Amino acid sequence: MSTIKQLEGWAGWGQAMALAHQHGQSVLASRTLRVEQVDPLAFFAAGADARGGERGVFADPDGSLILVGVGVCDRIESQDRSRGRFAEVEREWRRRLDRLVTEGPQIRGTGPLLMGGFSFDPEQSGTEPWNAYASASFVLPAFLLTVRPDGCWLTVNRWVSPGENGEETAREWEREQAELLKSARRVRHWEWPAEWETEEVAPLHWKETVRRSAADIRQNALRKVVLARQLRLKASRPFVPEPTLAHLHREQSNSYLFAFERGSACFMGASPERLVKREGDRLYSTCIAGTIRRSGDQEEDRRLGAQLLHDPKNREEHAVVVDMIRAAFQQECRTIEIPEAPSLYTVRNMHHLYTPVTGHARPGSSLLSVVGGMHPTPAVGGFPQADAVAMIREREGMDRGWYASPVGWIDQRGDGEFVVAIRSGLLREETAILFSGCGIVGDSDPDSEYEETRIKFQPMLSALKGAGEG
Ligand SMILES: C=C(O[C@@H]1C=C(C(=O)O)C=C[C@H]1O)C(=O)O
Ligand SMILES: [Mg+2]
Repeated sequence: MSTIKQLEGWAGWGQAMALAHQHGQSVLASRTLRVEQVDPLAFFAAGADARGGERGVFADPDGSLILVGVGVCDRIESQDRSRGRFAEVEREWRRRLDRLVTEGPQIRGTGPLLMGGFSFDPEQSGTEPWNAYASASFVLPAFLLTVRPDGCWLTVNRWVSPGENGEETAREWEREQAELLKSARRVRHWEWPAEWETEEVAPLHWKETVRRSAADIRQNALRKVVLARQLRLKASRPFVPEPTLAHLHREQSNSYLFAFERGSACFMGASPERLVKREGDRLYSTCIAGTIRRSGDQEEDRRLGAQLLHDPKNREEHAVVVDMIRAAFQQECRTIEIPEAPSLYTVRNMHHLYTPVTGHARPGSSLLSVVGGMHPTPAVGGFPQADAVAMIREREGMDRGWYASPVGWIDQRGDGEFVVAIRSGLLREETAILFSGCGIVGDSDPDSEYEETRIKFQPMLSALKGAGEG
């Protein structure tokens, strides 16, 4: 099949249709236009009216980029139970891009791009309650809203087949686009679930598992393992993604915001942890591991931060992550930069230890292969990786699904960003399941680790409550 890359610069749907006809095959048409300021979460809400079911949200902590995808132009899914899933997504994406025609400005975060993610453990994925979340699942949205400090863009993606009645489809598409933008200006009110029952899943058993795993680490069975637990909420009314997301976005300002809807389920969260970002040949990662609570008292809060910076147990949790990410970057990069000691990364409910890692990618390295090579880092898995994953599988007694997995976006140039999906939960009608974990090392104390996971549930819990709003 011939590629039609040379046809970039196409103008208008009519011409895309002529091309499809001329080549006797469908072409992927992508058109980006600048639009007036639109509130991204209102656009997400508007998307439910016409094209709910597979919406996606990804926002940077610093407000430099917000992506909201609505509707499905195409999807790439894999049930592969190995590392092959990263390459499979990449291959399928390239295959589609071979048939791409674009119109509009070339601005980062606009144009045809995939939004989605992977499950934590491909050998476990797909069991209840994660049936709607494949081992790899990406959507090329029908409509993509891009909000940046310098403006707002709408990208419309669609496959155009030869012999289609061009004018008619084009008119329909324009109408749908206009309705979506109009509906995003409507003011909406949400019914929050007033109350719910909380089931804390097997806390005593979890603490016992932490104790046993720390003992194994002291015996040198491995260096670190991250153990997670769940909180299950059951309400009398459905949980609503829209206000929960808005709350997270407002309150968790130092975190990435993400949401991936699959049918009546929506997996979302606010994570401080970038896995890897690619921009041209630059790669960026962050090591975030090591945690302490915050205090309302400024002096005390500063003291806690300083205590964390010098705490040997937390420094060990952190060092394992830095060692692994440094090694991964040495594989992928010509040059790397990494500070000698961690600094503090402070989010609303806790302080973390933080080390940024940057580098220049070697030719031939790709964002998805880097993601595949790094996941799971010792921030969410452990070290050595295979031993830690086996221990998690054996001892955690749950399917993590997409919790702690790589989620994000990738564009036609191979630029994009993936974050680690922690501080997250799966909302499905009247049920919400929240996840939180922590790094276990030799001198981990079960009660303090338990308390640490309790704090890590707070961002999602208060967002679900909509604390502070009606
Ligand atoms: C696993 C999670 O967080 C990870 C564990 C941390 C820790 O144990 O100190 C800190 C940040 C993340 O690396 C989570 O929030 O669920
Ligand atoms: Mg910890």
